[in-house]
Amino acid sequence: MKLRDILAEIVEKKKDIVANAKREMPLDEVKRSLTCGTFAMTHRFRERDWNLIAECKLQSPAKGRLCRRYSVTELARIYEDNGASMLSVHTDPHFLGCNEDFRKVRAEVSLPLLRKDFIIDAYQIYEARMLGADAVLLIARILTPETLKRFLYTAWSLGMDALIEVHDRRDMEAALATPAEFIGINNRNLVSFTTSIEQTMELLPYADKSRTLISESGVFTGEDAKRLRAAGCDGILVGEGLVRADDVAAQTRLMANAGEEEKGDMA
Ligand SMILES: O=P(O)(O)OC[C@@H](O)[C@@H](O)c1c[nH]c2ccccc12
Repeated sequence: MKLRDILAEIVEKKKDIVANAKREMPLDEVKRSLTCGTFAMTHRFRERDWNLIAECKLQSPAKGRLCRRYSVTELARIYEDNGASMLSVHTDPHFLGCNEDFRKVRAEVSLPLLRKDFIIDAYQIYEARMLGADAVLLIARILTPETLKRFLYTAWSLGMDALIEVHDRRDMEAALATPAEFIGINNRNLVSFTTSIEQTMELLPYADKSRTLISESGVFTGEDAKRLRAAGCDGILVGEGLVRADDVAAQTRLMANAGEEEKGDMA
């Protein structure tokens, strides 16, 4: 299969997954089970001026299995113990994610959790809250501008934050047309699946600096993290760069503290 078909295939399969989920547990039932969130992501980002969102990612569609050493809950524990601000947990099967793992991570750590999935239906936002998510990812590329805004309000109505993911200027304009607080610049081209942090550098001038800006994907070294921080990002979302490190704990500390020494020296 061509890489460029992966995104289309994932979204296609997602429609079936959502239809099944609705059959198993209709939306009204999901709604009745919910408690409201507390905007934990917003609170966390107010406490710190640099934030690592560490991703529990076992597999990627482009590269296959990334991590055999740890389970998602083991990764979550290492991330929490080593300074991550919050966690991103995949629930899509292409990344070996599932709802059950999300619940397990929820039970394991007290950090805010982002549900990482391809959200195409409001049902998935309610479901995210039912699983204990504090935030959802909304990918601008797969939603119309109107739907993007509507889903953002749905997340907010449940006390959850939303990270709006953009990859190019058109996506950025759609994100900026909403009142979203969190905008994530995905360095991964979702069609070719290649990554370059230059994507963040190129798009940052078009972003609104009063929003919280996060660089996502393809961050591998402490130097990458420092560069992104110096360029004006408020945080990074890292999966592969953590799970494939020889020492995941040390790599988490490095990314979570990127550039701290320099700041200390200047003071
Ligand atoms: O493993 P990486 O390159 O550090 O990337 C993490 C995260 O950004 C990536 O998993 C991601 C970002 N947005 C997505 C949308 C769908 C699937 C995956 C993603």
